[in-house]
Amino acid sequence: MGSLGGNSNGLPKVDLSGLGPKCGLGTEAWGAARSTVALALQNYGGFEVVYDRVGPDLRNELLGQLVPEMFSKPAVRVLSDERQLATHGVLFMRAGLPFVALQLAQPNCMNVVQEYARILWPEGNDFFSNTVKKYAGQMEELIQMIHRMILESLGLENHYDSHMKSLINSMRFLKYYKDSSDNGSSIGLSSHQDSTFISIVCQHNVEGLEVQTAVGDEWIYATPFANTFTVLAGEAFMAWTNGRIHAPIHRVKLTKPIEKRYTVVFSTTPSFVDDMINTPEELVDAQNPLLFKPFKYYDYVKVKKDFGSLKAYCGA
Ligand SMILES: O=C(O)CCC(=O)C(=O)O
Ligand SMILES: [Fe+2]
Repeated sequence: MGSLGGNSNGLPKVDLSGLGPKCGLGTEAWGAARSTVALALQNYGGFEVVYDRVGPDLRNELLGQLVPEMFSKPAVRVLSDERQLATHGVLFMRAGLPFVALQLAQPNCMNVVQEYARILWPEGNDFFSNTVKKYAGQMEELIQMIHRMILESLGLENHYDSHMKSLINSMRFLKYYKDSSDNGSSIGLSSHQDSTFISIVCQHNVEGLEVQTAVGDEWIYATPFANTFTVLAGEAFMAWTNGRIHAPIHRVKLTKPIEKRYTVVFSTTPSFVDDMINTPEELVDAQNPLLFKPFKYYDYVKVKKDFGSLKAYCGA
């Protein structure tokens, strides 16, 4: 447990396996891990986290078995119809990119996951529902710990409860495929910043994720180890922390002659009920003037492509 420090070839790495929302709070190990997390998010906007509470069996069941099976179901297209599943069934496809993604909001609610599963498997699929729920439960603990460490490092632990209540979790399933239509391009997903607060990527054996350094002169390879996940901060957290946290540009490159790559991304985003992002006044002063005017998250997400950056949309 605790900090493993920086890594000249990759993102900083931290082991949070022995810590949890109910264990380790306030200990020396917690403080050391918190410092690594805070520094990594400030300088890189991300880090590799060792979290062996999600063991190899769960990772394999989800990414080696269920996610490939999901994408093989013809009914996967039904999930793209927002009228059917207004809050989560979004299918993203980028013209010319070998990439498909499915979104599931609130994967911690069993009835939501079961309803989602029934679209793909009309008879239901308890293995899918239980596995997704189990993975989401572990990821929720991890992401809550990361949010707590960030708020503590900013001296805002008194905001923790209201902050967490203002968020929901979501899960994204992604499939990349290399075929003759890609014209030899190695880009799987083009350069972007996530809109979210935090995203936790599980690459599961097949590399490809690259994160740009803050000064933008180099790409860092996020190497997929069997027991690590890649944590990335998004624009919502960058705005909320008044720029203390960096939201890194990242992309996916499919350089190996692989046929398919599957990943799962677990994220925190504002709740659908109140999605206003407001920087706490404690983080604004003469030395740190407000960087982003308050904005409604889902309104921004809808027009993000037209603006190109959060700064262009609501920079103060
Ligand atoms: O598939 C990956 O490794 C990263 C996916 C990603 O960046 C995203 O979904 O926003
Ligand atoms: Fe991303």
